[in-house]
Amino acid sequence: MIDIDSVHVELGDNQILQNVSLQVETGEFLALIGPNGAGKTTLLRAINGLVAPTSGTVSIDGHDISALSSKAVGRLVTTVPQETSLGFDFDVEDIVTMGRTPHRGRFSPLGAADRTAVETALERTETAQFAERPVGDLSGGERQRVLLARALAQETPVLLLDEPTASLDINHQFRTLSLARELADDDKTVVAAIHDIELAARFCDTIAVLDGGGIRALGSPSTVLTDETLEEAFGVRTVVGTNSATGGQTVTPVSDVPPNDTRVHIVGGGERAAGVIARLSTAGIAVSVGILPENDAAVNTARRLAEDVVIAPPFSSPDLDTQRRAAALQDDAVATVLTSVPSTPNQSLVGEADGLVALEGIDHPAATHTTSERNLIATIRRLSGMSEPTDAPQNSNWQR
Ligand SMILES: Nc1ncnc2c1ncn2[C@@H]1O[C@H](COP(=O)(O)OP(=O)(O)OP(=O)(O)O)[C@@H](O)[C@H]1O
Repeated sequence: MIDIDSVHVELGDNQILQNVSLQVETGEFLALIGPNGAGKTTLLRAINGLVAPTSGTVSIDGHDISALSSKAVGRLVTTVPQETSLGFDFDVEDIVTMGRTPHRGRFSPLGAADRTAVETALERTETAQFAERPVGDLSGGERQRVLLARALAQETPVLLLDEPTASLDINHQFRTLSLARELADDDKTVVAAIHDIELAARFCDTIAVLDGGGIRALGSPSTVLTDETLEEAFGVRTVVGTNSATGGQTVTPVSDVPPNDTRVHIVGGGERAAGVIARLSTAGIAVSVGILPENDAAVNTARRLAEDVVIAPPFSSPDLDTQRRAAALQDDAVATVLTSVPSTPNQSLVGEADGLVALEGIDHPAATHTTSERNLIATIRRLSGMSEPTDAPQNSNWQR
């Protein structure tokens, strides 16, 4: 267990960490997220005793880190650093064996426990295949895995990872964080500074958002990852959604280009409509949305990003006033994007778009479009990620 109590760190003349207090329980996986320069690496360095706090304490399993020898610290905590430059003359196995240093006497030969730890670490990180090769010959991502192997060989109760997935391909990003998760499940305490928020949220128990040297938010991914917290910490508007494959959070930065007078009205709901709203907003195009049932998956995205949204109670026909408001928005828009064919067309398709109708699958006769209309439809389709219509409309209600 890590106990960080009121830690302040000054480097040069700069206050880098300010009054950071945080406990990480045994078996917990904490992800540190935050903008560049927030102090994530400095906090990891304070935990492993490489940086001394100007005030406050860091304890691991009840031991004040500042009171321990570096060898004793090395038996409690290990770090996989961001920097992957290593002694290039050493073989991979030599590097991983260095992880055993805190457990060995200065001149004592490798014991059976040391060999087992090194072999296990090489296997778990899939680096056994490189064991005999000079580390200087490996790619950046392979070297990063060797550093993870060295840390595992150290067999400490606390594992710190600084950007462990930075130069890894998606397979090894996934494997590295799965391994970190497994280690936490085996009762290690794991803290990782990670820029990939979605990946962090998927594997960790807790997220701490660091910003300007202090903790802005701390808690489970679902409580911490909010549009407001992320915008305050990172200075960019984001939309937090749900990944339909993993059930985890998705975090999509969006443009803050001010809406101009090109407004597109979006009809239809669900993840698809949410995606179209996000894409068009990202491209700086103002959108309005409606009619959306209150329980629709696109409601949050629409409320956050749309200039206007018309929402109706679920499972009932919208009243006349609601229908008129949606019709007015649609009439004033330069185009309407239909993201799904409504089951009750008259309910959603009140009024006619005053201008163009960009449709997927159905469209009013293309022969009636001018060139500029066709160009606009093509641009909106491209920006919203909608494909070209494949079939001519059958009994479509959509007429100009
Ligand atoms: N030795 C040092 N002397 C002075 N300032 C330093 C020193 N080391 C780091 N800093 C400053 O401390 C701040 C926090 O740095 P740190 O590396 O902890 O941030 P970080 O959150 O890990 O950033 P990144 O996401 O870019 O890796 C930065 O502004 C950095 O310039």
